[in-house]
Order: sequence, then structure tokens, then C-alpha cells
Amino acid sequence: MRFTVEDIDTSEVARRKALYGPLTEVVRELIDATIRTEVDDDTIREVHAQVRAATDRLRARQSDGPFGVRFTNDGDGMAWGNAVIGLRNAIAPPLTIARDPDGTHRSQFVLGAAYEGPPGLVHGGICALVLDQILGMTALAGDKPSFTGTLTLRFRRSTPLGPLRAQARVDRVEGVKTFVVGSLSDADGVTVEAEGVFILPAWARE
Ligand SMILES: CCCCCCCCCC(=O)SCCNC(=O)CCNC(=O)[C@H](O)C(C)(C)COP(=O)(O)OP(=O)(O)OC[C@H]1O[C@@H](n2cnc3c(N)ncnc32)[C@H](O)[C@@H]1OP(=O)(O)O
Repeated sequence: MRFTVEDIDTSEVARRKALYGPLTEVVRELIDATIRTEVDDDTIREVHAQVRAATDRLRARQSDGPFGVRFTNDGDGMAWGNAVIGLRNAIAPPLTIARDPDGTHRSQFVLGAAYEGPPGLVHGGICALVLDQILGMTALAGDKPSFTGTLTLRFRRSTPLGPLRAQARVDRVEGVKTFVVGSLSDADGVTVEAEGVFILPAWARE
């Protein structure tokens, strides 16, 4: 499992964020544009070649596998490949998740064309993805890892593409298990309710 420490300071983290963040954002836009474009065939072929060339340039030097979760010496996490919050992951919406003083976690975000399931609606698996992340981050206590054991969703009504909110809070802790509840909402209220059991895995127990 790729939890690693990188010997870098905050200014280097800031430099990398400023470098990679805009690249990821333009690729994210490219995904949306690829779905929605109605330009002519020749333009599609030209853009295909340009994207192919750009991809080949990036692949000239790359890591052997996924990004992993890296930490700085100060213990700051860099989950930059994460599918929901990753700074370097263009399929991540991305979510910025804030923690209230009482431990509740919240996020406001927009899900566009790349997350469609039924027409105009968010794919149910994407709802699960977002809720798994925010419930999982809510379950984390200190530097201990926490893995989703069971995630239960109730899709109360369809979730429209567009601006959304998610929130989560710890319901209770029983030994190595943290029970978290949360929801996904649009402007009219809750669309999906979630309950999760997050577990401190045996290999991380002292
Ligand atoms: C910045 C970084 C962001 C981090 C946020 C991450 C958010 C995303 C979270 C994820 O998506 S994690 C990836 C999806 N989950 C996994 O891949 C987990 C795969 N499963 C496992 O690794 C293990 O099965 C697991 C760690 C869940 C449990 O294995 P253990 O060997 O540690 O469990 P053990 O058998 O010791 O059981 C401990 C307790 O948990 C209970 N338990 C075990 N598996 C369970 C399960 N699946 N669901 C509910 N409860 C479970 C078990 O009954 C027992 O309860 P009691 O203490 O009351 O006896």
C-alpha cells in the first residue's frame, strides 16, 4: 500500500499545487468539452492528434503506478491521486471538504456532464463515491487509517447534475468501528442518505 513520506517543505508543496492544479483543471475541462462538443469532424481529428501528442509528452517520464497517499515531513497529507479530492486527478470533481468545530464534515461542489447516469441526473455510483469519501474522511481519527467496511445508501430521489452539498458526522464509535451518517443534497433538500461502518484495519492496530 502506497503511504509514503516526501521530504519537502510547505513552499515546495505550494509550488507543486500551483504547477499541477491548473493542468488538472484544464484536463477536467477537456473531459467536459469532449462530452459536449459539437464541432466538425476535421476539428475532432485535429484535437485528437493534439491530445495524443500532449499525452505522449507527459508519459515521457512517469511513476510506475498510482500516485499513492504521500505525506510531508510535517504530516500534511497529499492524496493528490484521490478519485474525489485529488489535486492531480481530473476525474475528481474535485471536492473540498471542510471540518466544523463539532467534527461535522461538509462540502459544496458542482457535478457536471462527466458524472451523468440517467439523463441530466447524477450516476448512483458517483453519489456513492462522493459519500464514501466524505464519510471516510469524517471517520478518520488522527493519523490512523480507516477503511470502508460497509456503506449503505438510500436513494430518496434523483440527484440532478449541478450544484450539490454533502455532509457527514460520526454517529458512534465501537472499538475499531466508527459509524458515520451523512447525506447528499440539492437545493431542495436531501437526495441520498448514507450510513457507513469504517474500520481501523487489523494491520494498523497496536
Ligand atoms: C486523505 C485520505 C482520504 C481518506 C478517506 C478515504 C475515504 C475512502 C474510503 C475507502 O474507500 S476505503 C476502500 C474501500 N474499502 C476497502 O477496500 C476495505 C476492504 N476490507 C478490508 O480491508 C477489511 O475487510 C476491513 C479493514 C474492512 C476489516 O478487516 P479486519 O481484519 O481489520 O477486521 P476484523 O475481522 O478484525 O473485524 C474488526 C471488526 O470489524 C467488523 N467488520 C469486519 N469487516 C466488516 C465489514 N466489511 N463491515 C462491517 N463490519 C466489519 C468485525 O465484525 C469486527 O467487529 P467486532 O469488533 O464488533 O467484532
